[in-house]
Amino acid sequence: MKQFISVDDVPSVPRLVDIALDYKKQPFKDRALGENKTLGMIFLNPSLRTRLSTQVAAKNLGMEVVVFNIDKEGWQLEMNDGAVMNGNTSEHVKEAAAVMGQYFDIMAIRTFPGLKDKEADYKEKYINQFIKYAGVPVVSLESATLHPLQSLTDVITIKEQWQQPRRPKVVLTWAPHVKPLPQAVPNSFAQWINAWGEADFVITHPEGYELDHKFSGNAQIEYNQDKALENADFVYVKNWSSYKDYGKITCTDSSWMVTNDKLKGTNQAKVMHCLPVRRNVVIADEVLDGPQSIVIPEAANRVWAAQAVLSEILKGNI
Ligand SMILES: CCC[C@H](NC(=O)CCC(=O)O)C(=O)O
Ligand SMILES: NC(=O)OP(=O)(O)O
Repeated sequence: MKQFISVDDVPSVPRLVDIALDYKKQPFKDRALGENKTLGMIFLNPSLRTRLSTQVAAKNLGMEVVVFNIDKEGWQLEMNDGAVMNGNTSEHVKEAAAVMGQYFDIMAIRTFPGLKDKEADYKEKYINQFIKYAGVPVVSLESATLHPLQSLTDVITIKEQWQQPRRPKVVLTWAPHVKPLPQAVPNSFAQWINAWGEADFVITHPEGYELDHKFSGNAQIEYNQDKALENADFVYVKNWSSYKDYGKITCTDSSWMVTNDKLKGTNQAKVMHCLPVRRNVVIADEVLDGPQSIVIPEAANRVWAAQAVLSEILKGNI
């Protein structure tokens, strides 16, 4: 694997899911694999789960880990090739990425979108500049448009939780938020559920919140949330800002918040969220504290997802 930024970098989703579930059963079976190898984790934005779970995963494989909050501890980066650097950027990504590629065997990076320039964000300029200049494999810790470690985790969680012979109904539902958030998590969830192909997939959101079709693919789109949630087996809750009216909040209807009443029409659906979650804005306390929420086991699976990806990169399998 030269990079892990999208489901397109993975030859087989079911195989990667099985590798992760094997690590969940035997976390230390490959602890010599990463001996004398170093993972560099570069953050341009905050993180709890991605930061900590990926460090644990690397440790399980015997890797050393270096974490660098480049937005606070590094030089202001210039991302544009050919720029005349006479402003407030001190270091070009050409040097920063190449130098870090000399220190690390694998680089992992988080680069949220600016949510101002749709074209620049959806060209994935930032992470692609690091891929271009690092000279080592690059793993996304959430980029402008995708969050593959989270989405692999979500497929792992649905697969391990679903014990029935029929295909589960999986519903991705928009929920309100107080500030504009990226489309990365829903884009990525949709991309991976479509690629996995083992669920009946519905996306529900207010009009104007349609995701880029290259990610939503053949999901059924339903603007009536109650209708979408009928007979759902898994409800994946996430806010995102409008893609159409880029980066904007065009719906403030708090009735989209997920409550026990909203879940009444489901098959006692398991409720998922990538976290962090705004309680009583996105999902009500009664749901998060109730028996249908699996957000903690979902977060626990982040370790096994990261471990599967890192081991496949170390083995040169992807
Ligand atoms: C894993 C999710 C990361 C990020 N979430 C947020 O930025 C939430 C921030 C907040 O609620 O203040 C997002 O929605 O992409
Ligand atoms: N779900 C997730 O990626 O969490 P963090 O932003 O805390 O890493």
